[in-house]
Amino acid sequence: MQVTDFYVSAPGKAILHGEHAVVHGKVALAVSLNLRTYLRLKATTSGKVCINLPNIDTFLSWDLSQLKQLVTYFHGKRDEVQRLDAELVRRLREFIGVTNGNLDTCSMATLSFLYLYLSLFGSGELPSLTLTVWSELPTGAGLGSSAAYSVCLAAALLCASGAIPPPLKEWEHTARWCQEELELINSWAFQGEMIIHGNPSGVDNAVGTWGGMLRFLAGKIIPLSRVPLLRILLTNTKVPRSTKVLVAGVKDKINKFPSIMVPVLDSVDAISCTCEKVLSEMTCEPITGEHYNILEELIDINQHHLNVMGVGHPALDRLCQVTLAKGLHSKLTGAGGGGCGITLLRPETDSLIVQSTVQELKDCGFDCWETSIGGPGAQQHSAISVKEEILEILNHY
Ligand SMILES: Nc1ncnc2c1ncn2[C@@H]1O[C@H](COP(=O)(O)OP(=O)(O)O)[C@@H](O)[C@H]1O
Ligand SMILES: C[C@@](O)(CCOP(=O)(O)O)CC(=O)O
Ligand SMILES: [Mg+2]
Repeated sequence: MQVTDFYVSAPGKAILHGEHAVVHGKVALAVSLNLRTYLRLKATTSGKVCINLPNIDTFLSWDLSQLKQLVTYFHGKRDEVQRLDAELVRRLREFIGVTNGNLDTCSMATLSFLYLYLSLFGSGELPSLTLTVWSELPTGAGLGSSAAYSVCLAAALLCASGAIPPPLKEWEHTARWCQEELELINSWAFQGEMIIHGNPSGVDNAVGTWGGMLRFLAGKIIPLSRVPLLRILLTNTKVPRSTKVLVAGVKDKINKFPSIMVPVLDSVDAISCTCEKVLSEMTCEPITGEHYNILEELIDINQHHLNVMGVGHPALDRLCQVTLAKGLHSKLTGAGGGGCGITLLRPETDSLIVQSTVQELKDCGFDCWETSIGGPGAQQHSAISVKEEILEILNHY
């Protein structure tokens, strides 16, 4: 074991445009949030592997001898990320007692942890460790909690296995990995996402790894360094949904009505590209009301397209109606079907309007807050740089 006790974190994300279409090879624009998932990894001598996931009320431990039996056949290499190892997934499902195809919250999180742990350590000695994860993100609400979880797991386990070094120097509070190491973290996080989502595009784990705003197309990640400061309101309708189920539903619809659905995906692609162009214009010429008018229209059109794809929800319609009555434009973000939506605030939007909108949305039973975007990607922390209330939770176990 290369490191004995350390902390990592990764941000959640909001997709501005391109959710679902990105799974089918179209452009998405996504941005990191200031809400993060934190992980503490501690080497132990208990002869056990323990995971504590208080957000989802999951606390499990296994003897190393049990886990060793799962890797007798395994010859993978940790610095070569292959496709998901179907045989390992099958054994793990059997091991944790999942018989049907559908995984619940706890099984998905457990399966992705065990998959990464055994893939990264399976060819050598299995280490005894305790891993605790706590997130500021709502789970299963469209803000990429699954990706932030997978990025934290990948970063921590790759460090623990010695595949990448811990970047933090003694005198630093936070530190990030170099580009090549981030690529390795991202590719292992994608494996975790594959277990949770079934068929992820990779945009969420890319934002969780690199942070900032980025353009994502068929696995190609382009960071957008010149973007205007956007004010965004985030609303969580609190309607539970599963990304895996929603992504599968869109795929079925495309298969059933290809000539109807493919143009919708192409239109979403054009929306992402137009949005990117407008955002870039806003950084090199004076920002005008017309820039915002276009951004608002793109939000409205995309929200209609997402409804056509079948990933809307009455609670999301409500969000759009309430904000539109205040002159503000909203769309769902992430997989939809409930979960979260984003509302664009114009620079001149009066704070009283924002306050009354937030209040009305809260009166609908939603959570609503103005968020800052563009937080850093995956990073290692010294204990002192982790917020006190989060440190307390991580160190409690
Ligand atoms: N803090 C966490 N602790 C444990 N598991 C988590 C955590 N956050 C997310 N997950 C895993 O990710 C799943 C949610 O993923 P998903 O349906 O893609 O929604 P999201 O939009 O939040 O990414 C959960 O069911 C759980 O398995
Ligand atoms: C719907 C999708 O575009 C985003 C899903 O995001 P989330 O899991 O709902 O945060 C799926 C994907 O890109 O893999
Ligand atoms: Mg997800």
